[in-house]
Amino acid sequence: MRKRVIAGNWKMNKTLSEANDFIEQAAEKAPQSDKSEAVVCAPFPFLPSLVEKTKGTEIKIGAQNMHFEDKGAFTGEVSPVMLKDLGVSHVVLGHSERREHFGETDETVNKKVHAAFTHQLTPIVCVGETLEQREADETKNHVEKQVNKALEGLSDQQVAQTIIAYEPIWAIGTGKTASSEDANEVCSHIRNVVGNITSQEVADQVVIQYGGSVKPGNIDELLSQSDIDGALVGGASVEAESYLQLVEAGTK
Ligand SMILES: O=C(CO)COP(=O)(O)O
Repeated sequence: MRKRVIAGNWKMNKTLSEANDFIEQAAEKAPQSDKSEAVVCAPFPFLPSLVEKTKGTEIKIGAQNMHFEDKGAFTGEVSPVMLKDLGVSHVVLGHSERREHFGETDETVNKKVHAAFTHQLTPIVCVGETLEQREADETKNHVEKQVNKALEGLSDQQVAQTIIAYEPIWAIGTGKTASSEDANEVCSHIRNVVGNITSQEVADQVVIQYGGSVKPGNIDELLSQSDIDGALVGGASVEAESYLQLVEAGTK
C-alpha cells in the first residue's frame, strides 16, 4: 500500500514571520496518519526555522531546488549537504518554473536526483507538458522522456523512493485542473514507464502526485483515482487553513 504525500510548494511567497505563523498553526493541527504524509516546501531562508518548529510533529520540510554539487564556486546556489545538515527531508527538483526561467534541463534534474539520494533527501521530481504538447497529443511521449532521463542510473531501491509529480504546465496557477481521469491516465502511464525501467514491484511502490490548481474542493476527486497518490500544491498551500484541509483529505 503506497503512502500518500501531500506537499505544499510555497514558491517565492511569504516573509519569515508569515512562514512561522503558518507552521505554528499547521504543526499544531496536522492530523497523525498512517495513510498520508504532509510536507511543506519553502524558500531557503525559512528552512532552519521551519525545521525547528516541526520537530516531533506530523509535518516534514522540503526545499524547492538545490545544486547537484556538494560545495564549491557556485555563487548563489544551495547544496544538498546544506539542506541535509539543516534537517530538510524533501527537495522539489525540475519544477517547470525552474525549467522555464532558470535553465533546468533533464540532465541537471538527473544529476540532482542522484545528489539527493547521496545525501538521503527524498526527491520530488516534476514532469509535465505544455498546452501545445497536449494539443499535439505529445503528452505521454514528453512525460515518458522526462521520467526516463530523471531516473537514469538510479538503483531500483532509489527509484522506489522517488516521488514523481505530474504537473501539466497549462494547469499550474491557472485555475484549470486536468480532469481527474486525464490526470490519472498520465500518472498511470508514468507508473508503466517506471515499470519498464525497473519492475512492476518497484512501479507499485512509487508515489505519483498530481499538481496544477489542486484545492480543497477538487482534491478528493483527484485522490480517488487509482494512480494518483498525492498532490503538489502551489496557491492553495500558502494559507494554513487551506493547506490543512488538503492534508486532511490525504488521510481519508
Ligand atoms: O506548481 C505547482 C506546484 O508545484 C502548482 O501550482 P498551483 O497549485 O498554484 O496551480
